[in-house]
Amino acid sequence: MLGQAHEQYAAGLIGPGDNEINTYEAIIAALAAQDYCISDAFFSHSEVAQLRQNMLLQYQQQDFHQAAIGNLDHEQVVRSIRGDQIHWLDERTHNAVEAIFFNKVGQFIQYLNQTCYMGIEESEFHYAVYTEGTFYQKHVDAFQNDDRRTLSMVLYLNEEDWQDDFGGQLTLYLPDGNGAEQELNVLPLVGRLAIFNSKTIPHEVKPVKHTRYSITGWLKTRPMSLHI
Ligand SMILES: O=C(O)CCC(=O)C(=O)O
Ligand SMILES: [Fe+2]
Repeated sequence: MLGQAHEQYAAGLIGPGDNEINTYEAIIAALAAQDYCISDAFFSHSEVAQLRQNMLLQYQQQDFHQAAIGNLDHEQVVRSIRGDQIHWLDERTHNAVEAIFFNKVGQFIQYLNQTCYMGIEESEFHYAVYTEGTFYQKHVDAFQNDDRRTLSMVLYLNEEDWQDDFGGQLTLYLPDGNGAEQELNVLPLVGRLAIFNSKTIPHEVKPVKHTRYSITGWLKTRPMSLHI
């Protein structure tokens, strides 16, 4: 089934259907209104299950490394700020489910560019594993010296029954309308996709008590200003 869908995607036979367009429109409306959106329907159960399986296989093969903060010459591992381990995905992958992932993201990008003129030119994604006790302190995703990151996307690949007391909430810091911040805690439920503005939404990953799995990535524009 998956193999067949992959071939159809590769041959360009599957475009966005009515369901996808409804999902895109709901995401765009939420982003326009509040700079973030939580969608539980972007990827199918089967796609999520296979992405999870694929990620676990690569994690077991120790194909992950400690994530760093900063970029270019400023990149450094600081576990007191960020404790996840990551594995970058390659868009030219021959892995069937990763190819479907990139195709779906690619179609969404095309829709964003055609309907909202967002000027997204590239994307980058990594698997992320937060083991017990790790977290990612409050931050904004766009770098100070490179403002290409436009939309952040996080797809959770956890087990079915993630509970509040497992920790690992994604906390978004949103304007409360009175010049202060209010916290929105998002549970990393399997198949859930969080999308938010990479430049305006500070966020953090609360300390986890159970291993937490995800794919995190960014839709990026051409550089407006690159200060190296
Ligand atoms: O995993 C999450 O919920 C967010 C991760 C994150 O903020 C990041 O990798 O920049
Ligand atoms: Fe982030």
